[in-house]
Formats: sequence, C-alpha cells, structure tokens
Amino acid sequence: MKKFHIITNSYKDLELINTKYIVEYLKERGCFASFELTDLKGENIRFSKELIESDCIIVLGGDGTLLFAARKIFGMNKPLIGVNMGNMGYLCELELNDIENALNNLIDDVYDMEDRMMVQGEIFDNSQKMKSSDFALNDVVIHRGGNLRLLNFIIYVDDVHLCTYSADGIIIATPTGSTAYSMSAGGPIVEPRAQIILLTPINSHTISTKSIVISAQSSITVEIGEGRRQKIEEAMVSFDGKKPIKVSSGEKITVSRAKNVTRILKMSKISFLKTLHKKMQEYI
Ligand SMILES: NC(=O)c1ccc[n+]([C@@H]2O[C@H](COP(=O)([O-])OP(=O)(O)OC[C@H]3O[C@@H](n4cnc5c(N)ncnc54)[C@H](O)[C@@H]3O)[C@@H](O)[C@H]2O)c1
Ligand SMILES: Nc1ncnc2c1ncn2[C@@H]1O[C@H](COP(=O)(O)OP(=O)(O)OP(=O)(O)O)[C@@H](O)[C@H]1O
Repeated sequence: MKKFHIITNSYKDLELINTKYIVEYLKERGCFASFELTDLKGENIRFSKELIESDCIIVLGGDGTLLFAARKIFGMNKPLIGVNMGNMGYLCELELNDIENALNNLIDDVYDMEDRMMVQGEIFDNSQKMKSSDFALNDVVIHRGGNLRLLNFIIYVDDVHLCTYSADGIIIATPTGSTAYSMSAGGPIVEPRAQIILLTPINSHTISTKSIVISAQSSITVEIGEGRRQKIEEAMVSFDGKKPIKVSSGEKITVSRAKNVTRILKMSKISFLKTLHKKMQEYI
C-alpha cells in the first residue's frame, strides 16, 4: 500500500504528536499520507480527496474512534486498522510502541484482511413510514433511556412473532459487537467472522432471559409495546452507541445485515479470544 489516510481522535492524541510522527514516517518511506480529526459532534460530512483516494485508513484512538471511522467510510470498501490510544481498544490492533514495524508491514503488504459484517437498521413510525435509518458495526441498542420503567419489546423474526421481553432494553449485535454491550448483558461471544445476528435482552424480567442467535439472512423487528402503567412509552435507539433517536409505543425498528462490510486489517496471529482476555485484564 502506498496511500494512507489517518483519522485521529484529537482528545486522544492531544498535540497530534503521534499523528504527525506517522505521517512523517510514511512520507519518508515514499508514501502519501494525510490526516483528519474526528469532529466533536461525531458527524461524517467531510470527505477529502485524500480520504477518497487512500488505500487504507489508520485510526488513532480507542474503540469509539474506530467505530466512528467505520461508519464514516461505510460503503467505500477501504480497509481500516486501529492504533490503540484508548482505554481498552479491543478493535484497535496496533500499539504505538511497535508502530514502525506495523507501518512497514502495511507498506510491504504483509497483513490479513478480515471482513466484518455490519447491520442496518430502519425505524418506522406508527403509520409504517420510515423516519430514520443508520448502520452499525457493533450493535443497535433499543433502551428505556432515563426512564425507570420496564418496557415491553415485541420481537419478530422475518415478520413472524418470536417472543416478547419485558426488559430495560434489547441489543441487536453483530459478531464484532458480541464482545461489547451484548457481552456485558450476558450474551455469548461470537467469532468475529461469523455470519449471524445476536439478540440479547438487557435485564429481562421474564423467565426467558437468554440471547437468541439468528441467521444473518433474517431480519429482526422490535416493536415498542404498550406500557403497563401508561399506553405510550418512550425508548431510545442508538447505533454503535451514537446519537440516540427517540421512539415510542407502536413504532418498530427493523435490523438486518448491511450490504457492506468493515474490512479490518490484521497483523497478529493471536486469537480474538486471547486478545479479549488480555485487553480485559489490562483494562481492569
Ligand atoms: N455496559 C456496557 O458494556 C455498555 C454500555 C453502553 C455501550 N456499550 C458499548 O459501547 C459501544 C460504543 O463504544 P464506545 O467506545 O463509543 O463507547 P464507550 O466509551 O461507552 O465504550 C464502551 C466500552 O466498550 C468497549 N467496546 C466497544 N466496542 C467493543 C467491541 N466490539 N468489543 C469489545 N469491547 C468493545 C470500549 O472499549 C469501552 O471499553 C456500543 O456499541 C456498545 O456496544 C457497552
Ligand atoms: N468525535 C469526537 N471527536 C473528538 N473526541 C471525541 C469524539 N467522540 C468522542 N470523543 C472523545 O474521545 C473519547 C472517547 O474516544 P474512544 O472511545 O476512542 O476512546 P476510549 O473510550 O478511551 O477507548 P475505548 O473505547 O477503546 O475504551 C472521549 O473522551 C470523548 O469525549
């Protein structure tokens, strides 16, 4: 690879010391290198010529920054690799102390590429009109928000009623997202290249509290049910933990496999489970 674009979280690389170092290093090795900063509002609007023409995106930050970058370049088919400057950085494979080695490997095309499935979600109002849609690499979370009342979530798979959870929320996760919120809510850990969609309730107050694994060919619809005390309840929908969207009883969220994937570059041969174990121990 020859053309690199860096997306840096300026909260993590405060004076851009590491960003500038990487740009200079790549240029010294005869490559093109450019950078941009994540914008504070998390909006994805600016697409520079350098970003569009790059062979690879290097992300400097934590998992949140990598998720931001993945959403930004959705559909562009460009590979991503993260340099961990976050607290945990599970999705960010590279460490700063070995960065030259990693950059040399990228230049010499010594890496593996892993396609990670993503999901798309569409939110429909009471008259079945789509009011919003978005994509996620980790998860779509439907949550009671600040409201301390149990909500009813009516679940359909391919339009057939599956079950109803009384819970704080529902997480619909990809295999990548299985190690994030879904895991905290008791969901299974899934091999990142698997092709499934995971449905995990958050604090379900029903006998069935288990996660359900669904084929990636199917779509899941979550309807916000009527409340016990009041007919119309409100909930929040968030894609990869970003910008919550308000929904209320009768509205539906349909989640299915997205047409595009996130391509993550891999250099280490260490298994995803060992990495998870190591990062979790370091994090504590
Ligand atoms: N209780 C929880 O575990 C909880 C609560 C809210 C959100 N989240 C997760 O946070 C994600 C957004 O991440 P963020 O960094 O912007 O928010 P954040 O800063 O709130 O991070 C949440 C934690 O999840 C980790 N994380 C994120 N994606 C991961 C993945 N695929 N595998 C393993 N760990 C992962 C992050 O490193 C961080 O430690 C959401 O997609 C959601 O899955 C988790
Ligand atoms: N778009 C953004 N631009 C700049 N800073 C941001 C942006 N979004 C979040 N931040 C800041 O970046 C930090 C979170 O970034 P990130 O998730 O990459 O790191 P982390 O939480 O330390 O890492 P990890 O998620 O791996 O534990 C927060 O301090 C947040 O205020």
